[in-house]
Amino acid sequence: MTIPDSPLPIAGAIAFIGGGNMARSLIGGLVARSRDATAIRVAEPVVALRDGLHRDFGVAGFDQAAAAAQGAAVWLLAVKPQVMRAVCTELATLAQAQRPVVISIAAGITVTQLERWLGGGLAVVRAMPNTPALLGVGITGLYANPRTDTAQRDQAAALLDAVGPTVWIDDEAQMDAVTAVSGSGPAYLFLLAEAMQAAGIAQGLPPQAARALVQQTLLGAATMLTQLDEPADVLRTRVTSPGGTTQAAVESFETGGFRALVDRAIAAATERGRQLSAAND
Ligand SMILES: NC(=O)C1=CN([C@@H]2O[C@H](COP(=O)(O)OP(=O)(O)OC[C@H]3O[C@@H](n4cnc5c(N)ncnc54)[C@H](O)[C@@H]3O)[C@@H](O)[C@H]2O)C=CC1
Ligand SMILES: O=C(O)[C@@H]1CCC=N1
Repeated sequence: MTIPDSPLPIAGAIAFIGGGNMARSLIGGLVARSRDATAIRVAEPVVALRDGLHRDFGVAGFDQAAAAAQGAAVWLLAVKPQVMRAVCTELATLAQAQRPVVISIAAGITVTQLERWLGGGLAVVRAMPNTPALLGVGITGLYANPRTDTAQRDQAAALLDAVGPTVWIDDEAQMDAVTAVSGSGPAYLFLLAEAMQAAGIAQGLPPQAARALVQQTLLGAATMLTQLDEPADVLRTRVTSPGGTTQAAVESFETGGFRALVDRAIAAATERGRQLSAAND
């Protein structure tokens, strides 16, 4: 897809702490949009990942979190929830001296925990993006602590807006549901793609044909969902001829408990977010 050139959406450097999968998607999306990697710094202890980010996107890599964070106006914490406390504690002295806007993308970890671990008195934004950010088609839920002023909220939103739309959430408890729906959501579609491909092959299709058919079908359906002003059930009905092939498949899904299964899966993901907060406090 074509993403318009524009400057990075904030003034000053952005320090990514953690250069794994999600950081790569965000950095890739930001650099593709702005064509400006000079303001992006990344702390990542794994050399291959750090070198890969430098090679692919031109961003500066550091092996220590504090080295990347030094002087950066915005810190984007992209480490696993299980190491977030240790990373914040390590950065607390610098955070108190520098007072950056802190954005965390970690599942479950609350703004109160982050602010406490960083020494208190900071603007902290909890963001939940997803990996399609790499192609500029992500979506991010955002929640800010009360210390975050309007300019800082705008700064955080502008940064994430660069890789897809953003949605402010008023009640932080709902961020676990955002995580379960859109943060983890791409994986559900990839699982569906895997299952559809395997089923197509089981029905005799060559693997390459099954792959192409599934890929374009998911793209086409997602494009209809986003570009036509019609709800999913109406679009589904239009595919479903009475007594036809789609009806046969949809009835199999319904009698197999598809909706209840999706409900249970998203409830499990939401609950896991809460557990990650409690377990890593
Ligand atoms: N992968 C996804 O689709 C999404 C992930 N997230 C959140 O993003 C965070 C990162 O997830 P992933 O990128 O999937 O994990 P990941 O494991 O790929 O990346 C985390 C990176 O942090 C690095 N790291 C560990 N300790 C560090 C330290 N002290 N300083 C700097 N870097 C350090 C690790 O080497 C690793 O490369 C998690 O908190 C996750 O909940 C949020 C939205 C979507
Ligand atoms: O699986 C996880 O915990 C992270 C958060 C959302 C997507 N990946």
